Amino acid sequence: MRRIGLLGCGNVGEIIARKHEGVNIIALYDAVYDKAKAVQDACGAQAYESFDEFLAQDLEIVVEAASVSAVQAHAEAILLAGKDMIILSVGALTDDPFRDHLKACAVEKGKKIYIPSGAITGLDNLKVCQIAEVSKVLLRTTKNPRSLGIEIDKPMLLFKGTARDCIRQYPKNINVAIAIELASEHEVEVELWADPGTDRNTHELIVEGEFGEITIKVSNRPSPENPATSYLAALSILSLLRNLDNPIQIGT
Ligand SMILES: NC(=O)C1=CN([C@@H]2O[C@H](COP(=O)(O)OP(=O)(O)OC[C@H]3O[C@@H](n4cnc5c(N)ncnc54)[C@H](OP(=O)(O)O)[C@@H]3O)[C@@H](O)[C@H]2O)C=CC1
Ligand SMILES: O=C([O-])CC(=O)C(=O)O
Repeated sequence: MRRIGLLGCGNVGEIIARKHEGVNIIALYDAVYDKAKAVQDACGAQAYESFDEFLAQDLEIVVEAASVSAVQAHAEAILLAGKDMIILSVGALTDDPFRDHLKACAVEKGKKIYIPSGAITGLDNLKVCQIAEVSKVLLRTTKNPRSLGIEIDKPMLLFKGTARDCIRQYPKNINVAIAIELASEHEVEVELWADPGTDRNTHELIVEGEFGEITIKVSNRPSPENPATSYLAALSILSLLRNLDNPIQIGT
């Protein structure tokens, strides 16, 4: 079984630790040691107080479910240590030189960087946008204000602009837009709405191109422990881990 380390033991990390199957989680690291310890108690993997000690373990894959800044701080070292990496805080990869550098590190060590579909669906076939003519890629995201850390009493458009600008302002809420940008290799327009009347994290994706029009709407249940993060995001990592060694690869 693949040996996994979890970087980030908050909401998603804890769900992965509790629900994983077909892989062996052996090491845990979180900026808050007590969170890693709590997950240790739940799944039996070893929690480490030092990142270097965590990385020194015999891991094949590090699953990042921490933050954009955690990817910026640790991804290079993880890849150069010869581990594959699953990156959920994909907003870190908006920085082109940083992404190119991580790619070069992965190539040098013969390793892979996996970007899970996270809180959306349809990412697989969006890769056709890399080869097709595309006139529009729009993501309209709506969350309850509490997911965005604000209080308002009526729906409000918080942001309209590029995915790259949006992730800078909302690094915990719009990683999906960057996953769409990386899959499509096309600039993504984002509208981010706060709506006190919704209990879902909704992502509406509208794509127009030579193939026709795509509309995808995902109405996600927020995670109980972190309403900013859709529960689907944790499931997407669990299913990625489950299918890693499947010789039949489904989806583009
Ligand atoms: N791609 C996608 O579709 C999605 C991506 N995400 C992203 O996934 C990540 C995990 O989400 P979730 O589990 O809900 O978040 P949580 O905040 O619940 O958990 C993240 C944990 O990682 C810790 N952490 C943050 N930075 C570091 C670091 N530099 N080193 C070690 N640990 C660190 C946090 O500590 P502390 O609390 O002290 O910050 C926290 O304990 C987030 O970045 C989120 O934005 C979420 C949903 C969808
Ligand atoms: O979980 C979600 O719905 C989206 C999210 O937080 C992100 O993309 O960062």
